Amino acid sequence: MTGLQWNGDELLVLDQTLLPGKSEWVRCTTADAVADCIVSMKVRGAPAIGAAAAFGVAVEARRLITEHADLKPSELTAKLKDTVERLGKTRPTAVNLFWALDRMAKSLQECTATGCTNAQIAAALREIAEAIARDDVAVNRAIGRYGMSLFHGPVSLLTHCNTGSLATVEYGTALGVIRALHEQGWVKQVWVDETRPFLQGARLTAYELGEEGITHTLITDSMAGHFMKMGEVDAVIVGADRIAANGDTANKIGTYSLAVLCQHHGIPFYVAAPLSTFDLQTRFGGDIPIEYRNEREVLEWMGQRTAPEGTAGMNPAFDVTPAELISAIITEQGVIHVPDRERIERFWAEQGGTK
Ligand SMILES: CSC[C@@H](O)[C@@H](O)C(=O)COP(=O)(O)O
Repeated sequence: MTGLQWNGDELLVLDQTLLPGKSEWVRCTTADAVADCIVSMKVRGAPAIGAAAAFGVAVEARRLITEHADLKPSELTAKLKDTVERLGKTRPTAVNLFWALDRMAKSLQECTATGCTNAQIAAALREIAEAIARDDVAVNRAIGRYGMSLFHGPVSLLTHCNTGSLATVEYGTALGVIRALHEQGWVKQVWVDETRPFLQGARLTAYELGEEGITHTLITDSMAGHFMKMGEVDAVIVGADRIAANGDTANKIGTYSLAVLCQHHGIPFYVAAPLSTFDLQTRFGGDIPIEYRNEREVLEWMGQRTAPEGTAGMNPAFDVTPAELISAIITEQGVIHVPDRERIERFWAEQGGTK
């Protein structure tokens, strides 16, 4: 399963707002179309947003060259830098978006330095976008393998939001670990938080697990503590949108409450994320920009108001879990146990550099 399809010229985005009821693909041949898909959450999930944005720059290069045959390479590059900036304004929290766009911007710089033709600029951008998408699949499978090493037999897991094939290019991060455990026959049960208010758990994770034949049960977010107390949850595993240098982790709203519940019940709390989700420039979680979405997502249900007229709503889309509540961060290069600033620095140094 995937929510992104690339055919060399255009990006097809599976409209995740319509799932699981309808499978409709949106054809994107401009950066504006891709930006709209990201803002409206037709594509969502940190790695998927990054890959989609990279393809957004690639399709825009093609469009500009096709529609403006007389464009000089310097003019094309200037327009594409604006495109990178525009795509960077779609969603603020997931750092994978900026990581992918930085790679596209660097390619534009290199093209300027080496005097590329328009065709060479477009080809370079396309190749990087394709590499980002290709690498994401390999990275997720590696996360799955490292995640497996934390378990020694059949387990019941609880997960939040959607971190699967739809949130990545394929396979998933936290859901990738669950997939790997399932391949080993080690998943007894997956408790799926519905993930208010956008219902990524109910609509997308339940759908993906169903497609894979993985035993799962949907619960409301507020039921998590109850099932932990009943001894029904062996571990919680979630994804991440941005991990600060000290290990504080931004992820879907509700993640922090789960981590607090895990600490109270002595249940391991795992974060699964690629290295592209680390933001070593951001020192603490408090400095991570949190997206606030329209209050209507909280005040309404399927377009119908549920709260009385005049009631105000707040809709932070993410919260930050302090590193001290995280048992381990699972990456494609290994597991960082009990993450803190020193352990994360050491881990990065072992990978041969900083980000
Ligand atoms: C592998 S996806 C990791 C995170 O991006 C995921 O947990 C999440 O919070 C997604 O939020 P969303 O608002 O649906 O983009």
